[in-house]
Amino acid sequence: MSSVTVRVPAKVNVQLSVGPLRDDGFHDLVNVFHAVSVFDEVVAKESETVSVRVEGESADQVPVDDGNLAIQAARALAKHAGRTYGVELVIRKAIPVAGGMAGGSADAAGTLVACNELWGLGLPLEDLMEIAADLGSDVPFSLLGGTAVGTGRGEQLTALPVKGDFHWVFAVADGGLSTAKVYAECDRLRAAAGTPVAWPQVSEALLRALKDGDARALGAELTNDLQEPALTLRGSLARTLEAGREHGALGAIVSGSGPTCAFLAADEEHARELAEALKGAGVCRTAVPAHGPVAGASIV
Ligand SMILES: C[C@](O)(CO)[C@H](O)COP(=O)(O)OP(=O)(O)OC[C@H]1O[C@@H](n2ccc(N)nc2=O)[C@H](O)[C@@H]1O
Ligand SMILES: Nc1ncnc2c1ncn2[C@@H]1O[C@H](COP(=O)(O)OP(=O)(O)OP(=O)(O)O)[C@@H](O)[C@H]1O
Repeated sequence: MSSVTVRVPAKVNVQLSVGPLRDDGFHDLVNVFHAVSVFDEVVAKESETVSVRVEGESADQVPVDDGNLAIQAARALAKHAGRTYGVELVIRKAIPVAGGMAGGSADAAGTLVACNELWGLGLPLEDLMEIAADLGSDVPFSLLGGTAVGTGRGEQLTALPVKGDFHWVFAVADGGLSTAKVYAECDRLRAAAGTPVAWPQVSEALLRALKDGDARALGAELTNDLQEPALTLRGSLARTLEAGREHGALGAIVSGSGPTCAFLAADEEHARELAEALKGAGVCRTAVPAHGPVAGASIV
């Protein structure tokens, strides 16, 4: 095997309930992840050393040194295997950078799957999931895909049943938002309000909407505790969300820590129309239709 290509999806959080701040600096969550058909590709080729090259839109905003999550993933996998391996990684980015859609996490998950194959390690998914959790809270879900509820800091996953497909539009913003800063803003707003932080609970109505494939019910149930802090940091997103609602979105929400906004459409045609309307309204850099759920990191 001299080269392996892996395709990895972006995610949207259909419920993101942020619990209290923990001593380790993370928050306990109820995080309902949903993998959508916006994909990065990770190509892993035989090499003596570990390196990465990034291609595609906003590639210049992605580090190519040890700050790249894909490099960290390759090194963590080699360490787990107790060997010194090299790999030349090429990342073809389609997932917005620092967009709240787990782009870096996708590349890390893709690298774990690609190098496991390239190096002939044959590690089971459970081992890759453990390594993934150390790399970042979203990385295990990028491996698993589908729709799943994450607890702890989002890394403890249980797959959820979903009927059929949901159709989405993602409004991509100019520039990103730092995940850590959005969580910090959430803490600041909560401290200023002085209300106690409740222990998060998964929404039963949301689970039912997913299980029934009921887009209208899902649209009404979308919630994200990071939306308010993201809007505080990037006020223009309120206009983006409003434009989607005006054009008939069944639900409009900031994706994860933002600034990408996610809109649930009635069907595929509605998603195409909504994407065109959002582009025309000048409220985003671009708007991308997609569907979910889709599989996690997979060899192509
Ligand atoms: C916003 C989400 O994307 C929703 O899925 C995730 O919670 C963030 O996941 P991620 O980007 O993989 O985040 P990590 O790399 O693990 O952590 C980045 C930073 O986000 C904050 N963070 C993250 C996860 C969590 N449960 N609580 C947190 O407070 C911490 O400040 C942490 O230092
Ligand atoms: N492979 C990678 N792709 C994108 N960004 C990366 C990568 N590796 C490291 N980074 C760094 O991580 C930062 C966050 O990027 P990323 O695209 O993962 O954010 P995000 O999608 O908002 O994450 P999440 O939704 O998991 O919170 C970027 O600004 C970049 O500096």
